[in-house]
Amino acid sequence: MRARVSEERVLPGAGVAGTPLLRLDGVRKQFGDEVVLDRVDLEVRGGALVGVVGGPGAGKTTLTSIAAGLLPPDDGVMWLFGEDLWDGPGLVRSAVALVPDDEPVVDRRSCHDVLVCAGMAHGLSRVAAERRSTLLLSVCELTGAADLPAYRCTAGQRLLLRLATALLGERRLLVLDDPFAGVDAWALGVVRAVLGEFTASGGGVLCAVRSSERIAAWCDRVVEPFRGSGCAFDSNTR
Ligand SMILES: Nc1ncnc2c1ncn2[C@@H]1O[C@H](COP(=O)(O)OP(=O)(O)OP(=O)(O)O)[C@@H](O)[C@H]1O
Repeated sequence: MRARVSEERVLPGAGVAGTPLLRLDGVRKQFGDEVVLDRVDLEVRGGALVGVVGGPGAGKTTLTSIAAGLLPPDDGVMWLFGEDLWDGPGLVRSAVALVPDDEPVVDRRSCHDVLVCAGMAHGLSRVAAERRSTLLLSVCELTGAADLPAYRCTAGQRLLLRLATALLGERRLLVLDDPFAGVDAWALGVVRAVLGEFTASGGGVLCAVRSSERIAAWCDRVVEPFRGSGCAFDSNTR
């Protein structure tokens, strides 16, 4: 039976629903002459799943990289858990994780070993990493694939492994970048269940997709911030 995402210390102190977790105020990002993000306002509160929709090249990876604290905006302010991320100590960064988009995997390690090594890289002891990995494999319904080499996983299993890796740390905000290419209905259902439990525990989710078709029903709000019209303060009314 699948473990619950809120079990044990997977989501310690995930937060209180309605608490602002992420807020972008007038964020701008430019590469050379290309303005990718222009005055983007966006908010994700605890308990909310916000979808961001943009076509190929619209700026989803740029936006999610900024939201995950991995790329500084050129202008505007990024608030993470109430802190101006790029004008403060930045310690809050560890409470947000990016689930990147899919890419070819050549890793011959098993799913279990990928997770354990990532856990140890996060500073967990071997024993703690083993324990956490076993729990997360169950949460993400990958227990049956624990010994499967990562390169032999389906797109859906790879996404679930990336999600499990993101949950190794003590997260309050998950940011997903265009994660659903090639993902089967079963894996999509598991992702939905895991994210649902994460938000029910007070965590927040920002999910960027090319089309809202697959996730519209899950989201508290779906926004398109890439055409200058983007104002995305979520009402958190679910
Ligand atoms: N580091 C960079 N240097 C120069 N240009 C960049 C850089 N990162 C992104 N871009 C450009 O910014 C634009 C938006 O790219 P981005 O990857 O954010 O879009 P995307 O919506 O994620 O695209 P896709 O759906 O194809 O993955 C593209 O024109 C891209 O070439």
